[in-house]
Amino acid sequence: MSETPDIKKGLVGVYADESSISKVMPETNSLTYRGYAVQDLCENASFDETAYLLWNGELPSQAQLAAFQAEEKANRALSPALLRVLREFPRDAHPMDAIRTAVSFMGMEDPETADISDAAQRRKAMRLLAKIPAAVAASNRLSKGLEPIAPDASLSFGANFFHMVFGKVPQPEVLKAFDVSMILYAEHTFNASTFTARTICSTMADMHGAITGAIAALKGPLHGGANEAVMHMLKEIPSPDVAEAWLRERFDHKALVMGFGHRVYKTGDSRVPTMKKYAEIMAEVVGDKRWMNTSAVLARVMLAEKKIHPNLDFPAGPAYYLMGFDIPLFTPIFVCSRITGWAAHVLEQAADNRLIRPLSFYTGLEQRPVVPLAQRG
Ligand SMILES: CC(=O)SCCNC(=O)CCNC(=O)[C@H](O)C(C)(C)COP(=O)(O)OP(=O)(O)OC[C@H]1O[C@@H](n2cnc3c(N)ncnc32)[C@H](O)[C@@H]1OP(=O)(O)O
Ligand SMILES: O=C([O-])CC(=O)C(=O)O
Repeated sequence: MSETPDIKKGLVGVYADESSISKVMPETNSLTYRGYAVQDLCENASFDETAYLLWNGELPSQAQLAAFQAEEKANRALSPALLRVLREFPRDAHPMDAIRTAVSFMGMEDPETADISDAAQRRKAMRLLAKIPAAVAASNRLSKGLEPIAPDASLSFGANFFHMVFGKVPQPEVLKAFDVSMILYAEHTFNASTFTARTICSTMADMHGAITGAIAALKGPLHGGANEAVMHMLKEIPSPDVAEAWLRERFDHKALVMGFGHRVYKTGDSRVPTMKKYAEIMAEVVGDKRWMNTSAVLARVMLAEKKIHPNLDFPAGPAYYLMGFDIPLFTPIFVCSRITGWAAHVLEQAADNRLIRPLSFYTGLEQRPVVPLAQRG
């Protein structure tokens, strides 16, 4: 057998390509999108502006933003065929499976599926940005025996999402916290789901195929699924006073603590302070400090005992819970945001494509002859 090559399991530390979309700087716990710090975007721009930025490289002028928003609003409605399909999904299907299947269906009915030119891929990305929240909200309502609520083009992106889920729009502080979470979730270099999207795109497959695969990758609890897992964990802990004991028992079982750790950030996730601030605002608005108090104990003990910091999913989970969303909707909400980053990467990959195809080092049996079935007994 040949000598074992230098295998980077999990592709740890491997630069797989160049990208000009975002930059993670673990040495300073910071993150920029197209050169703008995410915190700056959260305080001085909206999610729509961030989506425009990710896709076009620059923040929009007022006229460019108005045109972008008008196009998003015009594309929100789901087709009657998709609504019929959503009605047929099993009631207990996980919403991530529902949105993955809905996006795959959208690909079959999109008028430009097979056209992978840059212009067509951008139009498809816009249709996905507009329709994914409608499909997430509709499947959530159908799973509870409620009728879907049609999108309202007079409402902003975030307000329309609350309208489609709950039939009402919350107060401005809640909308702001939601918008901030959407900005923070929008993009994060070569994470597993984005890399999946780029790999699919590298075969010259279409936008909907790449996004369907990315959604499948995001669902896992080591990635986007962690925001749901965080809230299930917080709910398991009866009160903040017993949180430390609960966590120490988890250490005894060597169990993962969801919402902690990160492949790239080792001394803190750049997005956590901003998301934590808005989760705390949500706790004030709702008048329920239990989740943030429990979170504070877990973060303190994890740092002291394991030197592991929370990631974005840790404050995002309780923030979404305090906004009133069902826990299984948390990762689909992540999808509503990350479609912007995924699509930006698909466009970037396609613009300078090379098939993504690494090597594996074979450790199986040496070549041997096939014994015919009759002689195998
Ligand atoms: C939006 C996002 O996707 S952010 C990530 C969301 N995922 C989670 O919150 C799930 C929990 N976290 C984890 O499983 C991991 O930290 C990951 C998957 C995010 C990163 O994994 P890796 O980069 O492979 O980190 P790695 O596994 O090398 O961790 C180093 C050590 O810290 C430990 N560790 C890392 N995260 C955790 C955690 N959440 N709980 C307990 N221990 C942990 C590992 O067990 C490992 O210990 P060891 O050296 O004794 O084996
Ligand atoms: O970068 C990663 O590996 C995971 C992550 O935080 C993200 O996708 O937002």
